[in-house]
Amino acid sequence: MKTVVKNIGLLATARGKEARKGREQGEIQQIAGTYIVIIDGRIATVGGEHTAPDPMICEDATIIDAGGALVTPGLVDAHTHLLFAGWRQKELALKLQGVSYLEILKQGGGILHTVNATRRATPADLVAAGQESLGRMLRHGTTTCEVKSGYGLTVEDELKSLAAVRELNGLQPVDLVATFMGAHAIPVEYQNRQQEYVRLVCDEMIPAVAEQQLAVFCDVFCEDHVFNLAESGEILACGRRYGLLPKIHADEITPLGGAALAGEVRAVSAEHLIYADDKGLAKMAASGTVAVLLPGTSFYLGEDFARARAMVEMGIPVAIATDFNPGSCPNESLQLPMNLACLKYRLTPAEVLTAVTLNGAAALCCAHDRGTVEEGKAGDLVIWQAPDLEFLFYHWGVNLVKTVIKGGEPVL
Ligand SMILES: N=CN[C@@H](CCC(=O)O)C(=O)O
Ligand SMILES: [Zn+2]
Repeated sequence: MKTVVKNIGLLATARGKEARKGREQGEIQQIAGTYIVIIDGRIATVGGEHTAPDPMICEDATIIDAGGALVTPGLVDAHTHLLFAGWRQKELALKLQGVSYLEILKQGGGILHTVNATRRATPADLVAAGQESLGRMLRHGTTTCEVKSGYGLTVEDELKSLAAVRELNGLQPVDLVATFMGAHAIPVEYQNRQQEYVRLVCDEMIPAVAEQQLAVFCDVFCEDHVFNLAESGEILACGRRYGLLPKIHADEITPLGGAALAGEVRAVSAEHLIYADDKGLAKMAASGTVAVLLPGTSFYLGEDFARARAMVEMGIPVAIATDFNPGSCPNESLQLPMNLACLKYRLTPAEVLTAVTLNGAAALCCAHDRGTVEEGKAGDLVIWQAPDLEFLFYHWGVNLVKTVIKGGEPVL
């Protein structure tokens, strides 16, 4: 199958097969007036400046006219908790009264509310809910996304959730990468028996997830009143022994030293990092760990914003993701986090583009395959209602996606 996207006003893309860091994070390619040929789902040709495709190439092809608009790679959302039942709109009132996120969790609400509903949900319920969210993501330009488990917290319910992710992957266009996150909270039945829960995660959940090949990564919520540094390290080491690569929710609310741990265990990525200190960040820079920053969560929880500029200067590859989940960031669109990354983190539009494409893909270990518009990569594109890259960061709060192309096929 052949697709030709012609009449592209401006193509903006990072380049390469690995995460871009430091100055290189902001070095993107911009080609004015070009076209792209996609054959069997892969990018076959990227035209030069002010060129049109040869009429011969267009024979037998599906032609998509970009109408002079901006085209970028499809967005890669490297951090979501999209598989759940149990929205938490009832907690809005508590939030407005000033009750904190961790306080709500300590009272048995928060993540634990969603755990109750997810345990009661059937696999079909979870798939249907996931499909709705993924439809919203696709309409906002996301073509690949990570999905964490972590609202089951029993062997059976974690496996049920990850099996639903596998099913969802075949049911709709967005490519899904699964992360096992049994260490997302201490379930009520294990309160005051935290070590026993860690044993359940390590001795039963991780081996079962690995055996059924249900996840690529293992993540842990390293936080006060959740999993401490030693427990987080133990869980990540166990995951690695079973072939699950480490990710870590680090220094989000409390500066516990999660960033340093990420560097020590050579985590693929560390997430949030709002209170990460320089020592921890230096360890991440040395280990090549991607910082997955979640400005939508800072915005929604009224937290500080992570020190993204400092991270770029320190040579840490920065990715930006939604953190879509029913509690701390109920929003599927990457466009608001992109705006926040520019306006609050002070990253340039080019740095943010790299963060939501190539570096997002690197956080999912698939930068060799997607995240840029280059020959051989996946034919995943977004055509925007925008004439140039700056426009995406200037005209905010509305959906600027015109068309999404997934594996060469227009899916929107
Ligand atoms: N911080 C922990 N986990 C999620 C929130 C999940 C929830 O509140 O349901 C996060 O990344 O923000
Ligand atoms: Zn998260």
